[in-house]
Amino acid sequence: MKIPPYLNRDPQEVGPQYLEDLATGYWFSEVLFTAVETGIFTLLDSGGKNIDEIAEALNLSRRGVERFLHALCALGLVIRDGSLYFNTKISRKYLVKGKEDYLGDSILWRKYLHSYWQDLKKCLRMGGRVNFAPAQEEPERLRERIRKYIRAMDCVAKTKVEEIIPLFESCFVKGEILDVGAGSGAITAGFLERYPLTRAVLMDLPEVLDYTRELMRERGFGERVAYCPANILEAWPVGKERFNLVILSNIVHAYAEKEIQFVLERASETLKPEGFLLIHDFFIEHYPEKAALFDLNMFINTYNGKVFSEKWVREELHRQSLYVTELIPLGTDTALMIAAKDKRNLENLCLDAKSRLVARIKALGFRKVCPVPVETIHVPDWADVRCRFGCEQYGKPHCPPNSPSPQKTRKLLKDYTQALLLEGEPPTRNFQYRVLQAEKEAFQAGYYKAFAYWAGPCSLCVSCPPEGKCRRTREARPSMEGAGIDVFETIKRAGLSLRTLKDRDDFIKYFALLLLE
Ligand SMILES: C[S@@+](CC[C@H](N)C(=O)[O-])C[C@H]1O[C@@H](n2cnc3c(N)ncnc32)[C@H](O)[C@@H]1O
Repeated sequence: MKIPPYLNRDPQEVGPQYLEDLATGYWFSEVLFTAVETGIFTLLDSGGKNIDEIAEALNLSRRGVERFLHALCALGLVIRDGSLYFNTKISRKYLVKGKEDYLGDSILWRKYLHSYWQDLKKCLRMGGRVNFAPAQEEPERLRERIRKYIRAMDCVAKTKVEEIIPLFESCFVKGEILDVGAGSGAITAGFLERYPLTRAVLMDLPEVLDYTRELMRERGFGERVAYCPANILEAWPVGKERFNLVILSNIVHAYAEKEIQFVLERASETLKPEGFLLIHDFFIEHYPEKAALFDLNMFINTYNGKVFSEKWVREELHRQSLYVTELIPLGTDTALMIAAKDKRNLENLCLDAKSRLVARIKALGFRKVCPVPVETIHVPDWADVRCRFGCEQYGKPHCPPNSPSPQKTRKLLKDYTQALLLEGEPPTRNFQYRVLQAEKEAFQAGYYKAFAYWAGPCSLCVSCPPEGKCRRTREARPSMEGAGIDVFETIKRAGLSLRTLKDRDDFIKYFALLLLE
């Protein structure tokens, strides 16, 4: 299946197709919303069906179903075998109602928000939200709306908690957990299941907790959970220094600076000296496109919610005298920060050194940091010939023939097993300084053989001394291409994109290679 280019490609590279795909983005959503609403995946869970059977069971026209199935096949949600249609792996796991991993509630919540998004222009004009729940909403309608919302949050939290728990694998989590704005309690439920000696207090608005109670009972955790109906923006009715783990999952984006400062202060107060504060949220630095759109979602749908930068949250946590991990990216659109009063506690977390290093290097300002096996680095015999013939910098102190030859590079790579490709942009000198910082970060993280190849001739000085001897041998590094590396092929093998420039004002990408051991 072809992924829409805007999802994983550089807009400047894709050109008009990028805009067309943005403009028709809602076609994708509408197909998914409609498919979930009709229950087609739940129907197909019992086995393959033909068009007539599907049309009859879902009370749809045969003509419509035929066209719709064609689209579902194209999007990889259904597969056809002869006259029969089946669920694919992803729809079987996530789109069949009643299954544990069902995501339909969260998908339909996105549909519910769709009409509010259509007021974006009005919101921009008014400087904020224009739609509000009726002041006197009927209790039954309010109850249903809350349930729908909590079920949607539950879908998301269930997928996230599976990624979160392993980080705590080497710390024995015991004692009490406080889940602030707990929603369905799914994040806490993951910890309760993994750590049988823990108990939890779930704090949320009273009308939400009615439903949370039901869900936690269904999960079999009724006995180990207490409920704390409270407004998290007012005094917290729980003891100070009481909890081993305080969870703020998708809470930080719910309000603006002043409120979140208050929440972080209270969270820190309730934490035991040996405890952890877990923050799970969208962060501008982690997935910039999604974070920016989620921020708009908050602008449209909340009083003053917003997506924060990791930097801001980190500074606030430091103000509470907490130590904080790097931003820990999840495989999905959100990330974590874990804080503690005792620095040594953070060292017990299971954050592998490489993931931490990748996060730190990304924070230096690289667009992408991509771990690659050393075997994917392609060093043919031709690459440095392009430097010898066709580049006015040939002969500079760190360019061919003064840079490592392809033979030397191939040999040198045998001493390494890991590498990172760093993607950045001009100006060249800034990029090269950043690469040096990345190499230093790696060295300080214990990769004592860390060695970087950057892009282009060395630009640290305005010009090399006339006698040809480098003034900055400590910092100057060879470029990838100057050391015989086929940059295009290596980038391609890593699943990244790079193409030759067509015009002078074409968008330029720089790549560097950081060898680690
Ligand atoms: C986006 S949901 C996150 C739920 C849960 N933590 C999760 O990750 O699935 C936000 C939760 O915070 C709760 N919440 C928001 N503002 C609150 C407030 N002022 N006091 C108490 N709870 C609040 C909401 O009721 C909702 O359950």
